[in-house]
Order: sequence, then C-alpha cells, then structure tokens
Amino acid sequence: MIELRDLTKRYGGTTAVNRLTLTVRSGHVTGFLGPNGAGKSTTLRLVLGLHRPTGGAALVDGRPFAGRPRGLRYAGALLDAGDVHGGRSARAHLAALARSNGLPRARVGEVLEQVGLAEVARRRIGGFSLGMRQRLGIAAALLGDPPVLMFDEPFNGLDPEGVRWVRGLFRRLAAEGRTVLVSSHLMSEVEQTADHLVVIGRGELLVDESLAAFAARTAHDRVVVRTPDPAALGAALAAAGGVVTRDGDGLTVTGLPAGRVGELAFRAGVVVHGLHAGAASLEEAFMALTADRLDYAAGGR
Ligand SMILES: Nc1ncnc2c1ncn2[C@@H]1O[C@H](COP(=O)(O)OP(=O)(O)OP(=O)(O)O)[C@@H](O)[C@H]1O
Repeated sequence: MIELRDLTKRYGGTTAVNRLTLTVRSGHVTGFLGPNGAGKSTTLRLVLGLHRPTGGAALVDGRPFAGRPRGLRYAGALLDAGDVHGGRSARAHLAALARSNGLPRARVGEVLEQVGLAEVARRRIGGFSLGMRQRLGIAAALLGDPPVLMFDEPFNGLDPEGVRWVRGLFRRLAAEGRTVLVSSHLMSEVEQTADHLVVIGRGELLVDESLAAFAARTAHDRVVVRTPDPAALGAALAAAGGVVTRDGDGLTVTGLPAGRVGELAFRAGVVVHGLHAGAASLEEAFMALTADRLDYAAGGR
C-alpha cells in the first residue's frame, strides 16, 4: 500500500505536487494519469525518497521508504529506463543491484527469464533498444520480489507484443496481492490494464476512483450526426436541450437520444447524411477533464 498525505513539492516558484492525499491499495493495478508536467514522476520520486517533500508525507506500507536498507525488498520501481550504465551487461547491472540490496544472486537469472532478456543477458546495455531497456528496468523493479511496484511510463518504446506482455504482467502482480502503480499520459495505455484510476493535473488530485466508476460517470452516450446544414440542425438540437459541438459538417450531441435527434432534423427540414450513437471514449473523458490543466498544449494555452 502507498499512502500520500498532503504531499507537496515545490521547485522554486513551480508547484509540481500540490497537497496530494490518496491511498494506492494492494491487489489492484492503479493507473496514474495526467498530462505532461502534471507531477506524476515527481510523485513517484517522492514516494521513493529520491526527493524530499516540501510538505506532507509519502508512506510505503506504513513507513517512509527513504533510508530503508535493502529497499528493493519493499518497493521496486521503473523510473527512467535510460538511466543505466551502458557499458555493463544486463546481468552485471542486475547482479550489482542484487548485491547492494542483499538479494540472492539466483534472482538475477529468474527476473531476466521473467522479462524475456535471458538470451541477451551478456550483451552490453548500450546496444539495447528502448523496449529492451524498459524490460531491463522492469526486471530491476522485480528483483527484490517487493510488495509495492511503481512503473513510470512503462509502455514507452514497447512494440505491441511488449505492450501485451506488460499488461499481463501487471495484472498477475496485482493478482498476487501486490500494489501496482502505473503512470502514463495516455488513457488508452492504462484502460485495458488498470482497475483503479488516479488522475492529477498541475499537481492536484482530479480523480481517485475505480475505472468502472469513472467510465460510468464520464462516458456519456452521444450522437454524431452529419449534415450539409450544421448551423440549422445545431440550433434545433440546442433548442431541444441538446449540448452540441460542431466539427465541420459533423455535430456531436449529448443529452438527446439518437431517435430524437433524427426527429428534430426531420421537423427542422434539415437533410441528414449520417447519424450514429455511441459512448464517448475514456480517452475523450480524460482529455476533457485535463484540458484546462495542460502545461503544454499545441498552439499555446
Ligand atoms: N528537478 C526539478 N526542478 C525544477 N522543476 C521540476 C523538477 N522536476 C520536475 N519539475 C517541474 O515539476 C512539474 C511536474 O513535473 P513531472 O516530471 O513530475 O511531471 P509528469 O507528470 O511526470 O510529466 P511527464 O509526463 O512529462 O513526465 C513540471 O512543471 C516540471 O517542469
């Protein structure tokens, strides 16, 4: 379990993490989402004791993680897959970590096997692809067989097979009763893996609920309709209580069922070229939620 209590981190005038209070429970994969610069990496670093909080506290299984000897037994993390000594082999890198954490050397072979790097274990890390480095970072996180695992953008650089493998691994780790926290800036990466969701924006907590609850709350039914006269149809739909957004000749309508949209078009005498109903994706819901909290948006704020 990971507990954040009023966790705050400021760098000069920038508040990277702002009074975050939440509990990441064991037995679940928790997706940790937010746009670039939201404060995800900073939060993970605070949990691991790599940075000192400006205020509040982060606890791993009830205690601060910083300064715990043999830390890999308590928590494992993939932070920055590029942050390894390129001149070493994968095996030597993991063996050094095992030694400094008082772990049996046999774990090295086991985790290399587990992440699919056994065949290249003696090759220099410098020649590894980004996907192989991600796998190595995951191997390091698993080395101490810890109850708490954190992965920062673990899908970066993975091919589709790698993504599928990582998803299965995270689910298995959670099913074993571990705490699994997975950060990403893309909902599409975590929605098939996580069963719980934490969303932050500009360092502040926006969402802390099950994926199912988030989906039920946000993925409203909507109707997309194409017409050569979007202005007239848009006005008719809005007058009937629909919430309408326009994109070219397409209108997206929430608040009115598809049949009613067709009826209103008929009454308004507007030609319809296409009409379909569906649920907004979780990605759309996430984008809408964080739209006003983007640090970097195309075309400026
Ligand atoms: N060492 C630092 N010194 C100064 N500012 C920092 C430092 N680390 C992070 N920040 C700032 O804190 C904010 C949060 O950054 P952080 O890297 O935690 O976000 P993130 O959600 O992980 O983003 P990304 O998805 O881009 O990795 C940003 O505004 C960033 O510029």
